[in-house]
Amino acid sequence: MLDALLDIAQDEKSELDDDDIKHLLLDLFLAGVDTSSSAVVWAMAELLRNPKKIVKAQEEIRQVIGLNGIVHELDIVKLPYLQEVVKESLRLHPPAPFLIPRKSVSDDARIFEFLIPKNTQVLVNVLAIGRDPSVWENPTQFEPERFLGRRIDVKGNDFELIPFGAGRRICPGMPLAFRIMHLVLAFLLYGFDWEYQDGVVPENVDMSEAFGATLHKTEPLCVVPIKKRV
Ligand code: HEM
Repeated sequence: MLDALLDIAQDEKSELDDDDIKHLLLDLFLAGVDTSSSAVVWAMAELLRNPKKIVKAQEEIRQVIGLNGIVHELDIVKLPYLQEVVKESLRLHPPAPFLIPRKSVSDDARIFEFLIPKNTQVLVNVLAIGRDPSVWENPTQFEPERFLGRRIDVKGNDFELIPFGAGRRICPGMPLAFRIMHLVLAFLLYGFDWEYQDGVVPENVDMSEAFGATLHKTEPLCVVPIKKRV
């Protein structure tokens, strides 16, 4: 990315200067690091407190990759259960729970029975949408299997699941985030088995959320990696 921006800046006609590039990169770090890491932590936390599901995900990955392999980007399509895990985790724990604040600038707008006057700041509560019992069965349960055979995705086409937003200002980092989430999870699950520390058991893992622009666990997830036995 930096390479491409520097190339553009070198062109005499370019209006991009060093400060623009620094700000752009800072934007990418701010928007991309916290969100991606929180997404991976929540997915691991949910899998770890659902022992059957973590084993199912590990078996799928280990079967596809084989012994002593490395997970590649192209393997993601061969891991349907892992894809369901990612969707389900983003449904329950969207890293940006209110998207980014919007303002209705052009005119008053009406959405169903709601009137949104011109110049209103609008927050889209993605967290509530993902847990809405009129849309999702057992909304608070972590059930990746709910996506089995359903074409619903997180790419802004299905408004019941929009962790990256939708429309013109949808997250531009989505393709990268999608790869990061699947690859990091696949590596962690492929290479290691996981155990809780200090007698913690799945049933009493703290899953409370810290309020903020990005959704984090209140308590850090403390688990011990055990190297996979070949
Ligand atoms: C799991 C990871 C991520 C999630 C859940 C996420 C989610 C979001 C959401 C919800 C928005 C606001 C969209 C809207 O208001 O409709 C957004 C905006 C944005 N995201 Fe991401 N994001 C993630 C990763 C990334 C990464 C890896 C990058 C870049 C490297 C990135 C760059 C951005 C930028 C620059 C914006 C602002 C776009 C604009 O205002 O037009 N995001 N993201």
